[in-house]
Amino acid sequence: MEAFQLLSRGGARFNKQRFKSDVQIFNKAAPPKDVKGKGVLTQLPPELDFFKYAKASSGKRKAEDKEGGVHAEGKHEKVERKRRKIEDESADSDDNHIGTEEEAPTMQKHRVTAKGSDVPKPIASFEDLRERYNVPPRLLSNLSENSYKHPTGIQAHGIPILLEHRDLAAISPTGTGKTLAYLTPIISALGSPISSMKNDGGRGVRAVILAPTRELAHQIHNECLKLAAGRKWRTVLFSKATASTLSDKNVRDKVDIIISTPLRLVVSIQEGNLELNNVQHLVLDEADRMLDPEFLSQVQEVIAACTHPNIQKAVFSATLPAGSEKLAMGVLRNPIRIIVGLKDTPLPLIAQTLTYVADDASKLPSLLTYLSQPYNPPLLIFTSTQPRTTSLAEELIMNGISNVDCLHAGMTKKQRDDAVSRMRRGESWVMVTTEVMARGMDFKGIREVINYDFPTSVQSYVHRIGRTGRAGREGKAVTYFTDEDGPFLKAIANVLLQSGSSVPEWILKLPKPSKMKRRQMGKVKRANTVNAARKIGRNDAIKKRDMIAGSKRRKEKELRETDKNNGVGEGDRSDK
Ligand SMILES: Nc1ncnc2c1ncn2[C@@H]1O[C@H](COP(=O)(O)OP(=O)(O)OP(=O)(O)O)[C@@H](O)[C@H]1O
Repeated sequence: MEAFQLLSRGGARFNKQRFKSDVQIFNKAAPPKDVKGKGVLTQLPPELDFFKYAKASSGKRKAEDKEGGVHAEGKHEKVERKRRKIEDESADSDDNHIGTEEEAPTMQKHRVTAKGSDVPKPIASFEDLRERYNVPPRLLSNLSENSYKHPTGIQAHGIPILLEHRDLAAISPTGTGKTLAYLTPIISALGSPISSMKNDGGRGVRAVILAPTRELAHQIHNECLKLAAGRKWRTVLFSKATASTLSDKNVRDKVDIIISTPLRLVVSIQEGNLELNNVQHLVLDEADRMLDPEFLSQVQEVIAACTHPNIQKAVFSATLPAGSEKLAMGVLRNPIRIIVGLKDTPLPLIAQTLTYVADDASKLPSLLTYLSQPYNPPLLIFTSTQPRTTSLAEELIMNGISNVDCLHAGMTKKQRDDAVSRMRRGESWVMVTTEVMARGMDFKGIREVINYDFPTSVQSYVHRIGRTGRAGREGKAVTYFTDEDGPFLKAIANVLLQSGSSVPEWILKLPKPSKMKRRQMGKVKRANTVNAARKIGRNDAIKKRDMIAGSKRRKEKELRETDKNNGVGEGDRSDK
């Protein structure tokens, strides 16, 4: 079988004329060479290797090296040079950059870069929190009861920073426990529920967490409830219903923590139904998304409403492109920036592949072929639009795939909640969705992500595939690309390379997309239905239905007119 047929899993056509030079590379007698990123964590001690960096970067890769499917020496060095360059950029030459000899080994163990003045030492265990910061025993036991035994990298570094009431920009790969990294210090710092305080703690909500989607806000709220168990904390997931309850000032003065999407909060602030002047902790989760143009003005309005002089602000994300970082740094006061791993780079736990599918019409047959073989449910499939999500889910069901579900922002709240619940209960094996599920959602068991439609940016790619390979588990991510996606392929291929996945040589030879071009990524015009043939059938069916309905209406009209002419009343008609 030809290499390109193999690559496209048999469901694709390939324009051999257009990619003549690439075809030649594949048709050589020797097997195609892969290029791999070099593992840089081989020195990580196993006891600290919570997220199995060392396994992915040394063991697995060494085995592959032995099999001989690896890089040419020159490429290898090039990748390493690129990686070092990115690390240098992360740890730039600012005077505040910490890297003292005393701290360096710990930093290296966790692959963490910290920048800022007087960076607190990381904790080695959650027990350290009791000794160093007098964190309430109840909170520590809640951590332990939920099987959070050892802090992850971002928790080890981030929690002390927040407990010392410093502003923080935290960048850590998907699924590495950022939620706990901000919830633990917030609950600790609040001390006691406001309802149990004699002076009401200054009155009014003291912590606000903003997230871009309702689903994510809901998930954060659930995590918060776990840590808050055993005390009468009032943590509110802000919604239309809760906003209405909180319009009573006596009720909202007794709230400790609000978790919300920005717009909901802004509406209540504007209506005079919510004050944030007592907020001392403000967290932007998925910060780069929160600071992008869609949310920026709402987030700025929330920040402006948080007028407490002693407010602590923190931003968290797995990705923080330069533009968002600049905005974030403008909002934070004397911040510390922590980067775990490499910026915009997934964990090596996720095995990533790029699959050529020629054109949009070839994707469905490719996917069906794939799903006809044994696969590992549950899997998550990303499309670019709501109609395509619905259409693909329908196609999969009609083709006999079991337990297919779909979720997008056009569905009602109840439909969305139900879909998330089915996923959590393990009832959905295949979930088709849009970008709405790309960020933050933590379904522990997701084994595989398929990018049916190409992602719209490197960040979108990193977050989408980050729904798998969470909390130390391994995952798999497959990205379909068509001829139209070709110009953007190199940008995604670089992410694969950076995180240690294989990339065929011919992709690496593609030109790097310009900045202008990158903005067009994933914005390819695609049909609303994923199966054009079905569309024809459906259009015919709709026409037929309309014709039948039309002729029925005409017949009824004729009947009414005859009755009228004959002087028959509506109730007298026997054929009614
Ligand atoms: N210390 C810990 N020990 C064990 N499991 C943990 C620990 N911290 C977090 N987890 C688990 O890791 C998973 C991922 O955590 P979380 O959702 O906070 O990741 P994240 O870094 O915010 O990811 P994303 O960038 O996708 O939002 C969750 O299932 C969580 O319960």
